[in-house]
Amino acid sequence: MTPPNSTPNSTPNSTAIGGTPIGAGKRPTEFTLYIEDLTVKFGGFTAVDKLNLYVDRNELRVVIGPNGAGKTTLLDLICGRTKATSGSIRFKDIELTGMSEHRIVRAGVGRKFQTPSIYESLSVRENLEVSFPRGRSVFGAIAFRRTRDVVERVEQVAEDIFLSEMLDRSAELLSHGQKQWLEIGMLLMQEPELMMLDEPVAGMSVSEREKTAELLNRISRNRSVIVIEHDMEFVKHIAHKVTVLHQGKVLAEGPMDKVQADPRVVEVYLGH
Ligand SMILES: Nc1ncnc2c1ncn2[C@@H]1O[C@H](COP(=O)(O)OP(=O)(O)OP(=O)(O)O)[C@@H](O)[C@H]1O
Repeated sequence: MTPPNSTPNSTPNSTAIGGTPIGAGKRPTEFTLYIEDLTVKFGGFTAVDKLNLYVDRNELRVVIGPNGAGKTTLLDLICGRTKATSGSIRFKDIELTGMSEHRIVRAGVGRKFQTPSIYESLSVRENLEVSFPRGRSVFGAIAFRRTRDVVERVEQVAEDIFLSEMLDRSAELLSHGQKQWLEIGMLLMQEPELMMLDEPVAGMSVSEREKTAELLNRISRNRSVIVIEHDMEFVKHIAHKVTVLHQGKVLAEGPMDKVQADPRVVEVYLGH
């Protein structure tokens, strides 16, 4: 475990293409997310292996890599779904390893899974309302009060996710892409400082992909975002930096054009 306030070292895991460690010279608190030596073993199999990852404030990082590289497991570790075998995950100044999923959400980490998990029988508006931090009381959504701040927030988020005209439509009537946006909106209601999305454009039309790129670019103006994605065209439109995972380790890291030109990345991923 790395002592607080130490600078990241230049282990192979933290080395960007060109040889410069991405986190070099910075302290943990200067990053939204500061991961060091993160390891998880499932029985005898190491799925994430002494991984270092440093995500800046307002950065949109895309994680790519072949099947089984450890991408989903990495997000599972950050959101507390899977417990680390060793290593550290610091979100701002909070150590996340050992915290429950619920507390990690409350600390400001939002996660969107591949399949949308919205309330199909509720309207778009109601889905957003129940996601407001005060939206659920011990009595459930029924006890919810539509106060002015909630109404304004719902309208703002609906505009962000292109659903302003559909606030009173039942969520089950939305297209697949609109359901994905609604789930992103439900996360936005909680104003997370770190948002993680697993393949957000899978199954979307070309125009929905373009709008999602616009949405993610907007979202990352005032929060950090981590996206797992296989669609390289889409990655080019959104990524500030790309991290390539392979066998649970960082194979390469940096701007998309450099990562794409790296022969090791072509060999294990892009060339296939
Ligand atoms: N709970 C678990 N128990 C045992 N092995 C697991 C568990 N979760 C993940 N793994 C294994 O860890 C490795 C990494 O899986 P992970 O789902 O993180 O890969 P990925 O990079 O997200 O792949 P994909 O692109 O196919 O989604 C795989 O070999 C997977 O079988």
